[in-house]
Amino acid sequence: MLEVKQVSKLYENQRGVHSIDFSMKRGEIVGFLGPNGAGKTTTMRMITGYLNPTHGSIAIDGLSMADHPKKARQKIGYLPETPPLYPEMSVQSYLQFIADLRDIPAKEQKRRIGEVIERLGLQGRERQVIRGLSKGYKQRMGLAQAILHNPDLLVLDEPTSGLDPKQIIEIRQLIRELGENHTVLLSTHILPEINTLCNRVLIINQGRIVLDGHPDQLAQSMGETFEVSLEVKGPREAILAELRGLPQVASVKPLAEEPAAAAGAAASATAALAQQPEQDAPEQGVGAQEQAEPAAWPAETFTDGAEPPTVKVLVSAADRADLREAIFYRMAELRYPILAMKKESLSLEDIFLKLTTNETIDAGIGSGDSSSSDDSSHSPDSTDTNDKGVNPHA
Ligand SMILES: Nc1ncnc2c1ncn2[C@@H]1O[C@H](COP(=O)(O)OP(=O)(O)OP(=O)(O)O)[C@@H](O)[C@H]1O
Repeated sequence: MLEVKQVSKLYENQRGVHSIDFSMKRGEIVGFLGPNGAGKTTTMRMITGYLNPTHGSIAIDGLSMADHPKKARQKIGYLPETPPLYPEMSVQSYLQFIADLRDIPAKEQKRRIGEVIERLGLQGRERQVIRGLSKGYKQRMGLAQAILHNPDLLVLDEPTSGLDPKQIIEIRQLIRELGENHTVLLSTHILPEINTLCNRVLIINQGRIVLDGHPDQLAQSMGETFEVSLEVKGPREAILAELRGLPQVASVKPLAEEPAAAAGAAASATAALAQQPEQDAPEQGVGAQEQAEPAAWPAETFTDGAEPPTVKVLVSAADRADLREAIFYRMAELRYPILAMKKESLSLEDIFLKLTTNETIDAGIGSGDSSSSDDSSHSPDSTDTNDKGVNPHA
């Protein structure tokens, strides 16, 4: 659908982007992330034919932007950061003007404008002057002009920037719907937007693509360990010792101090267990190896009505093993109810900061998982992908 090959842009003395190389398949919604000045707008303006690359080539559906700019641009809809609107025009007359500009045949214009007005929820506002529209509706107009000629590829530069939370939700929903029959390249500063909208993310920093992959795969690939955060009801020390005793557990870190009431409940629980001759109370502070089998610990143990304490911990695995089933079965066996269990991974924000603040990526990507230890495979120009389908250097 889109091929960007070794594209560079030099502005007078300064480099806008350097040897950008990526492609997009039909149907993908790709998030384009980067700090200020990284080169997102420059790249998008070159893809949409508004700026010529200094080096390299861009093709849309096999049509070279340099050789067939008009035909190639017909396949693209572009929403720049500031929508290109004429404030004195009405919604209807502006869309009519864009239809003429885009060479939409006269007999199709009425139907197409009607479809777009409906699609973007602009019904009833056809005669309204654009100046009087809210920012969210102006953004809808920006999207309307971008899709009026039914392009294959939509390029959206910060489409939710400056909108209020309700408008953001509405515009995201529209983008999601547009993604059902368009290929979308979307730049944003809002990281959760990538997770909710995109099936792939490209991160650009200082004019170079530094990461390319699925948002979830990025997090997995860059995670150094497998971690599980856990909330369990039961006696704190016994739970910690049990978790430490599980195979492949590297460490167990308490996440929060228990509140005083809960600590009181823990003492009460221990006392209650001590009064049960047929069951051994769990020993406090004993290492996993010497730990006696803790007693089953039914909720009715808390005869004084006190709530059992909730123990919050972060359990890290050796060898990135998935610990969740082992934790579940052991806690169930001991009848310590698990209130919450979540696999932790690096957030997109963590990854973004790692990559754009020049920290070294020291795990997963391009190192441990790579079949080659040759330094050349780690060069910025490498197109290697690791086993997660993530290309760390693009
Ligand atoms: N017309 C221009 N003339 C000279 N330098 C420019 C021009 N446009 C962009 N640049 C430079 O090119 C680099 C990339 O800028 P670009 O606007 O593409 O980044 P961006 O990722 O879109 O940033 P932002 O998120 O702030 O919009 C920056 O160093 C910028 O200063």
